[in-house]
Amino acid sequence: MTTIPPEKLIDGKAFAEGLRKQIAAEVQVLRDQHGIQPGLAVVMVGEDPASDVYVRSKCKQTGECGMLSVERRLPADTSENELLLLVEALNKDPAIHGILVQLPLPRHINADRVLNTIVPEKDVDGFHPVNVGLLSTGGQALVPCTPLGCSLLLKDRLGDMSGMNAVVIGRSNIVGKPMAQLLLKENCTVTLAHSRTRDLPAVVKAADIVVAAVGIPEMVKGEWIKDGATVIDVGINRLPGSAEGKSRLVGDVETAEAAKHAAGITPVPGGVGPMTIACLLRNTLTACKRLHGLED
Ligand SMILES: NC(=O)C1=CN([C@@H]2O[C@H](COP(=O)(O)OP(=O)(O)OC[C@H]3O[C@@H](n4cnc5c(N)ncnc54)[C@H](OP(=O)(O)O)[C@@H]3O)[C@@H](O)[C@H]2O)C=CC1
Ligand SMILES: Nc1nc(=O)c2c([nH]1)NC[C@@H]1CN(c3ccc(C(=O)N[C@@H](CCC(=O)O)C(=O)O)cc3)C=[N+]21
Repeated sequence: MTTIPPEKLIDGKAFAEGLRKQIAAEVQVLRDQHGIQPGLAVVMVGEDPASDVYVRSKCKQTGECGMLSVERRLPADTSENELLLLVEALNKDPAIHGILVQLPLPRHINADRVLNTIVPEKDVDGFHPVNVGLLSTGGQALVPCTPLGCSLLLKDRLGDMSGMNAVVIGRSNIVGKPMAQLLLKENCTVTLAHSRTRDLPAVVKAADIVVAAVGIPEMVKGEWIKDGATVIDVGINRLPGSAEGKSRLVGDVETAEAAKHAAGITPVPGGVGPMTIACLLRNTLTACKRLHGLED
């Protein structure tokens, strides 16, 4: 664990626990009043130890919230066509309201084709072009879980974000771009930085809100952070550990140094990661309600 003074800690783990309790209560109501149980299917192709941890904790938490959890593990040599057939079957399955295909997929499979085959109504990752479009035009989208989790933490900490300068580092479809959309929705002035950005330290120094989603361990230096800024560290980087071989997780931000300047900062682990899973459950509940024509 890194050293963040308690008043500066943005505790994603605790926030996610609260969120899961709310979700479990709503799931109970759905069951009691409508006889409906939300169902989430997680599809994983091939073996990947890092994904494995994540998939297992998703399935466990889905069950704990009272939802149906279906795990489909396919061998690494599964053809694209077989995977597409599975997705189509899940699209039609009335017990399933959310479908998540774990990324990355093996190289012989076209990930876009697979993601675009999931019906938008069950796309709890929010990666389908219809949901991407709805998010950017202000419609009723399913929002990608990681940016949604970051946005909930920011709103809880900062309240009204109107007029704040927000910098998102990283422009991936799964984190950076949707994060920028959500901050724009909150009336921030948004800068989307990436590997071609000139003078990143100066860009970060101007920011009231910094969201780092790069995938390079501790690349955002503490001294880049403006005094009083709020820092959300999305990075999950597994470093080879000590002699015993235990690996260590670090984010994209130099946490302890950044905490000297920031007013609030998320740790890794225990920050954005748990929020991602809680938001996946929330999206599954949302998808279930919408598919049954119930209010959100
Ligand atoms: N906590 C969670 O729940 C999740 C965590 N993650 C973690 O978040 C991190 C980012 O993930 P993801 O978005 O998928 O990553 P990608 O690899 O898809 O994207 C990384 C982005 O960082 C940019 N980048 C790379 N090098 C630099 C640099 N030197 N300066 C500025 N920008 C740079 C890239 O720019 P360019 O586009 O120009 O190449 C790219 O836009 C990873 O550590 C990942 O493990 C991801 C998903 C969920
Ligand atoms: N279709 C798809 N959707 C995703 O959302 C998706 C994906 N594929 N592929 C992989 C990335 C990564 N990701 C994480 C989620 C939670 C934690 C998490 O809970 N992390 C814990 C630590 C877990 C540990 O100890 O390894 C924490 O930060 O505290 C991490 C990473 C979702 N992703």
